[in-house]
Amino acid sequence: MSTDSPLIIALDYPSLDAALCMADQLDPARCRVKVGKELFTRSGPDVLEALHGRGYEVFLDLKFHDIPNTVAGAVQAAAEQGAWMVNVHASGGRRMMEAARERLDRHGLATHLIAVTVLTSMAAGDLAEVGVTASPGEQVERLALLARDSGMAGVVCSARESTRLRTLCGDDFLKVTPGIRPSFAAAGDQRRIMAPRDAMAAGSTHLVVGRPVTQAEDPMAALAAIEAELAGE
Ligand SMILES: O=C(O)c1cc(=O)[nH]c(=O)n1[C@@H]1O[C@H](COP(=O)(O)O)[C@@H](O)[C@H]1O
Repeated sequence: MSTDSPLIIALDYPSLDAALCMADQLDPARCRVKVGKELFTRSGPDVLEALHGRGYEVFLDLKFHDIPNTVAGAVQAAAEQGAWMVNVHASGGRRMMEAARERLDRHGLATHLIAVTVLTSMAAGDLAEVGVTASPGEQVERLALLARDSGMAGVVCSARESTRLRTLCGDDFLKVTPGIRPSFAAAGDQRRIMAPRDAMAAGSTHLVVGRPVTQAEDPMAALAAIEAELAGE
């Protein structure tokens, strides 16, 4: 099933059962879902099959970062398992991203291939500690332009950078933004956050939301509350 909702719910769970329990409370007509490192490491590809069977489009968020040949193979494997979207780290460099792009094209695989710029949990001090003296905004711009030139369909970034990236890379370049916090939710470990409606106004094309929905007492009510915020209600 395909949806025109920008919402991607992060199924950050330690077991297949827990993830499917949440998926069964949500609706594939109203959101997509994201499978990340913890869940995939525990469940393997079974989780993709189970979610596809329930009608969900799945963003496989494994943030590949390795030598070009290894990443190309991993991206191909994700696409062949039917992932709607898959990501790599832009800091893996041009040749790594181009190898992944070329592999999908060669096999006629239509999965959206995007690149992570600067994680939304990182602020300027965190970047400085790993030797990046640019501000988060500058580093995101640099990596987004590199990602675009290397054939990526878009990037993962904070919504705070979406407006600038829309100007630099255009409307069609996907801006998938985690660190989304509706009015009712706590920031937690996220640093560069934004509310759903503000994020869309800023130019985000997709909003990744985890705990504000998955830790809610009534996840579907939380999803509906986010939809209402998006509609300006
Ligand atoms: O690639 C991601 O999805 C991602 C990138 C990033 O920079 N920041 C980030 O939070 N994420 C993911 O987005 C989700 C955010 O979850 P919540 O903070 O619970 O809403 C988690 O699954 C993170 O792994």
